[in-house]
Amino acid sequence: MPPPSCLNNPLCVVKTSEGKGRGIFAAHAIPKQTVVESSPVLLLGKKEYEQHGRFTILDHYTFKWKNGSMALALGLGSLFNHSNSPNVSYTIDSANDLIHYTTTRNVEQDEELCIYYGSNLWFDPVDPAGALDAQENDVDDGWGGLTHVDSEADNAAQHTLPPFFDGPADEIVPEEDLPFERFKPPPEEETADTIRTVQAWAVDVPDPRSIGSMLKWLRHSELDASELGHLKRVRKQGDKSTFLLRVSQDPPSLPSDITLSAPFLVTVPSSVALTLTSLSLKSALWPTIYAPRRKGEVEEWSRGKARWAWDAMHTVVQEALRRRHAGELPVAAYVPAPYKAEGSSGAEASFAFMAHDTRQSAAHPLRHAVMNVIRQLADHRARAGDAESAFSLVQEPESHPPAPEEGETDGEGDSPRNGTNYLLTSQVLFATHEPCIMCSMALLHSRVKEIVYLVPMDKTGGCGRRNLRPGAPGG
Ligand SMILES: C[S@@+](CC[C@H](N)C(=O)[O-])C[C@H]1O[C@@H](n2cnc3c(N)ncnc32)[C@H](O)[C@@H]1O
Repeated sequence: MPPPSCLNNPLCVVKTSEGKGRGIFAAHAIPKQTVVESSPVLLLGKKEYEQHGRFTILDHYTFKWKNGSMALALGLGSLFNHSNSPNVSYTIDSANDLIHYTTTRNVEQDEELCIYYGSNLWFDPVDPAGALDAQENDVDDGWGGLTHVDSEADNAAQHTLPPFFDGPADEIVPEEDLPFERFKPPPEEETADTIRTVQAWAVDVPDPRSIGSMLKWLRHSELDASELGHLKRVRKQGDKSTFLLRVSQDPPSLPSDITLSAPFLVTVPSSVALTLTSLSLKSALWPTIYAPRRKGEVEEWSRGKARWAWDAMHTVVQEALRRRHAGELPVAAYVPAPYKAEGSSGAEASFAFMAHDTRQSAAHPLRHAVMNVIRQLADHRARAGDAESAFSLVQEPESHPPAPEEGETDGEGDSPRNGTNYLLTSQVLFATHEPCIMCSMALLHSRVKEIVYLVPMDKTGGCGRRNLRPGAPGG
């Protein structure tokens, strides 16, 4: 007798799955990205679950919910079996007490629909497809086995609502509650050869009595010296005072009522001094501000920013998983629109750049996701024509311009000014995998602000340390 289909769900059939008990099967061919089930949940409070629920059969069925609650999916949700290569992902809709189940690829009729439970299984899995994948994944592709992406992280991300989910967006999240383990490497010691510089206009003020008037004039002038904020405005050498004016192609106009010599170009450092060695080297060029970074010091993150990062990581993992089903390596990189605190002013920047690894389809060993996303940014900037407008468009993830060919420059040679035309200044890059050394160097040259990655690459990673706390959501 054919198994009865589920009257309330035309897409799914409940059948026995060899070695797994009951399972959910596709009643028809189902295209990818189809919501096959939305299950209402029955919530068990933390105490109720810890004191009773977990000692019962419910322990095999419940999902972690927010505030320590556990959720039992009603409808068909509790009958999805586990697979290491799932064809269904699920998202928790805590606002409506629902779990949505969505196909991640095209599914054939009669195929079992499986989700991924995580790596700590309480039973011996029957999962031939997963075993096959594992064999393939064991093949080292020469780049540290990037063929493997741990979809557990993605599912864990959906499974457990992070502690920063509820609460005011501007509240600072304690470091231990953040989804990521953060670190900043100590600043690299600079040498006279590695200091980055920029050309700026300066003018000598020969008469010490004019210094006050000159300072007053500068305060009210329209001179934009924002790129020189890390430098002292005046350099004194004996009796001579030299004023730093601005970075520009043409000399700025000066006050007519103060006796000044003609403005001239000086080479000045392009950033603050982080160490004492750097301070003495930079101050030899121009008096520079000393801003040592305290050991381990990192910017505090608000709930809003933590949510933003969580979403970005989820987006990049989804992209990688989608690409895996299309036959690519499941590796992706994403530069989202920068986090904007609620109520903060400033221009609305609405760009996002996503790229995936195209080494398989392009048969090209350098087409790593990070290189591809940097190239997208560079191409966009080239099209936009200037640095400011580079971050003004939402780039469709589907377009994948080629990564640079060997021998191509990273664009620095094209910089109109040393130190002022970088691709990723102030941007955060999210990647499924720790960028390799090649990609890390490209990111360094692009002046990325932060890199957040999910899978540390112990052998080939170029970022120096594991970035995520093992066991943390998304880690
Ligand atoms: C959430 S229930 C899934 C529905 C279950 N098969 C049933 O008939 O009630 C989880 C249980 O299904 C079984 N199961 C799920 N995936 C499995 C797999 N890949 N291999 C073996 N057993 C599995 C395990 O017994 C597990 O405790």
